[in-house]
Amino acid sequence: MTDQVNPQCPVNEPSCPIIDEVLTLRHEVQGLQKQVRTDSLTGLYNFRHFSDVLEQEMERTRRSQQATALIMVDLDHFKKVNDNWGHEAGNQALISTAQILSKTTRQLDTPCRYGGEEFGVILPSIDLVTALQVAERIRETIALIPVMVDGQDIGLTASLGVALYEAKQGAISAQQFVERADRCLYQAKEQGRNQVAHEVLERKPELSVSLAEKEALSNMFGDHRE
Ligand SMILES: Nc1nc2c(ncn2[C@@H]2O[C@H](COP(=O)(O)OP(=O)(O)OP(=O)(O)O)[C@@H](O)[C@H]2O)c(=O)[nH]1
Repeated sequence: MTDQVNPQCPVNEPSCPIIDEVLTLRHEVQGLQKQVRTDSLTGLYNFRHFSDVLEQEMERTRRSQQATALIMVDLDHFKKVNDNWGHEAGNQALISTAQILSKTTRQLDTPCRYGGEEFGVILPSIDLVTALQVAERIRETIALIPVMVDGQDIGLTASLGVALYEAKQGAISAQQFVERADRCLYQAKEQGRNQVAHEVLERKPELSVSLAEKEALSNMFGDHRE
């Protein structure tokens, strides 16, 4: 929200009902603007805000040459969490995940509730290795922080998919970028869940990385060329 100058009474009355009304309305509009962009359960930004920010950041990447990463996060076997522990426990798990996403990401990143039990984190000005480190930190923290119901930990885990958008990839749409991260997410699910998957570099030559980056990736996740 941009800083706004407070309106002044045109006839300089110390108490002006019109100005009071304007300020009250302004405050209400700000509240509604926030509400429209926020998920009421978790307090995170919602899909609407996610879509707008992703478009903006991709445009910034095209202009500034600084890459944008997208991490899609989906809670594992969430239907079972609801079925076994109850809908309220499921809600607690969603709130806990939202808090973890806020705490494990940078101030300039945008964590959002994408829908249901899926979250998206937009990371501006970042490289693939750093984005994967953030994703791994999120995965680890979700698996580590207990979500307690009736004195028992429900054992929450998540699968994550990471994609990187660079200017040299040309003008792809925000939806195509999300689909790329989502494909990685489904790969993480297929490979056994509670893990991070990223785009296989060898199958996507336009996602070229330096030797040093390849080495760092290999150290973090092993060799994915098989
Ligand atoms: N408690 C709660 N549950 C939700 C909410 N939104 C979506 N869900 C539930 O999330 C579950 C998602 O289940 P699925 O899409 O089958 O996926 P899953 O069980 O997580 O399985 P995998 O993704 O394959 O690991 C459904 O049972 C939804 O009802 C919510 O706001 N609160």
